[in-house]
Amino acid sequence: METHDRAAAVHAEGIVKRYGPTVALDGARLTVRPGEAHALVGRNGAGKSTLVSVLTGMARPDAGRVTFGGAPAPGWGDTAAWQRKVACVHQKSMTVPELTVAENLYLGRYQGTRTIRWRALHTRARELLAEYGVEVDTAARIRDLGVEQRQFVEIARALSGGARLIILDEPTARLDAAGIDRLFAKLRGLRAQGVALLFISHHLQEVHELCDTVTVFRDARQVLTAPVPGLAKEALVAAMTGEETAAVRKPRTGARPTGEPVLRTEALAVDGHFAPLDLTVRAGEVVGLAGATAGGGTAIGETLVGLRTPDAGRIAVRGRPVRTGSVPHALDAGIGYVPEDRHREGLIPGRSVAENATLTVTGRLGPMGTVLPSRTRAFARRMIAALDIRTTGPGQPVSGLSGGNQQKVVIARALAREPAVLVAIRPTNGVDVKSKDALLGVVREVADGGSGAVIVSDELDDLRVCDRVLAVFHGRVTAEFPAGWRDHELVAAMEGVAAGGPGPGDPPGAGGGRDAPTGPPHTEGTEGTAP
Ligand SMILES: Nc1ncnc2c1ncn2[C@@H]1O[C@H](COP(=O)(O)OP(=O)(O)OP(=O)(O)O)[C@@H](O)[C@H]1O
Repeated sequence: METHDRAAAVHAEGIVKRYGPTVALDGARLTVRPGEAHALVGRNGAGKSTLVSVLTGMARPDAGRVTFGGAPAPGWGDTAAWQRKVACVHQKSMTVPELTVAENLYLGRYQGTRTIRWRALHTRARELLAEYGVEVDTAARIRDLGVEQRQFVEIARALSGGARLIILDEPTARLDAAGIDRLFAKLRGLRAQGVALLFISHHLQEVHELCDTVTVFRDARQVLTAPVPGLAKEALVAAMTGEETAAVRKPRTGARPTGEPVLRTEALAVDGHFAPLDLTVRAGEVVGLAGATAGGGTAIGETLVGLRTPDAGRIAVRGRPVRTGSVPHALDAGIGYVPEDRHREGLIPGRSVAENATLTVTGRLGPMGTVLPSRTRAFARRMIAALDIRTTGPGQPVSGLSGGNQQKVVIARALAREPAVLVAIRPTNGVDVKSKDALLGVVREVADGGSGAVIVSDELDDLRVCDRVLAVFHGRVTAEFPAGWRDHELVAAMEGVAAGGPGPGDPPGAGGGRDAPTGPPHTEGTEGTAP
């Protein structure tokens, strides 16, 4: 029915894909043109990743047609042919971590019995990377590279294989602001050469920055394709949710909670990661640690939950010392943990939503250490409703859930123990805009119920639920912002530009308009860092 699909880098129509009773795609369609940066957005479970699997030959659709440049897609199973058409940069890397950059670049291209000439291989790899402006040591193992470099290697590998369409599935999820800028600069350059991009993201801001066209999927179907310029965020969210008005979470502005301290650190430090930190989180309080992943906030969060052993300092929960460097002790002491990376630390794929949500509470749900399935399921049902988890029910294996919905199960699990303090590292990573709101609302409720919470993130939306935000830069708390901060002030502090936020006595937004405040760092009481 498309008259101009010959011009399309990729065209898909009538795509149907079922997983058992779940209809992941139901007559889906999409067209991406050469040189276009096309965003694909939608709520968790809308079918985005499934479409990516179909467009890359990883999943066989039950019905529908895919063409590249007007020609039918390669046959099912002809992996090499698919790779010449399309490449995908996944959130989870497709490169082999144990192999070097050069080996990964030519992976799969040396078949048969030909011997490999290593010196030539490295020379070719270096030339290839240089062609795409990627500065990476070809002898380095992939596992030793950062996310950003790994993605660039993947992109270079794809393009060198002849692909003219690159699919980026949440590529920015693990990059910091500077890394995102560099990735986008590279992608703009590729577009200018006529490469087509399909960009999947839950960050509508990024869609506006990078893309000229956006397609919205809802409930397994395409519901809107429109030019990005001039498209209001509200209209986009309305298309994603199918609701006219999207409720927007109001930033905190109220007085700072004054409950008993639930978490206290004294001179807590990890050499090379963060300087001695005195932190107090009170009952009813949500404290944000804002900054780039490498800035120290993540390391602080990981130390609080026992993943890292501090070189100095103490942690106490409700006045009782916690043995540091031990996850089980942290859990037992009442520190709940929402990890950043659900793939590595989160879930047991074959187990059900209910089992995963209650993995750490097996002693609590029934008498004598038994787990009563009825209670497990009741808790899971509550969480499915509260966090808006899209699933066929508590008994569904988590492997059948979309990425964002899996992340919600990770959060449910942390809440199952009713922690005294919840430590969440980038908790809304991969979660759609509406679910983000529900999820942060739950964190808020946990605090309002008398617990405390620490959110480590560089996402402003995550930090808006906080009663106060500490900017962490190069391992130090450089500024403290009470609720009511302005975006640009916090962003500047996270990037190490600003030295201080508005003091607690200042009206919200005080200091707004200053590009780089030069006042001394504001730290309160014992809070902050020692050298
Ligand atoms: N391997 C699978 N087995 C069973 N169901 C699946 C499988 N993969 C996906 N689904 C289901 O298909 C639907 C679409 O999932 P998909 O992963 O495509 O969503 P998505 O839009 O990419 O979501 P997210 O934003 O959370 O990544 C979901 O209901 C999901 O539960």
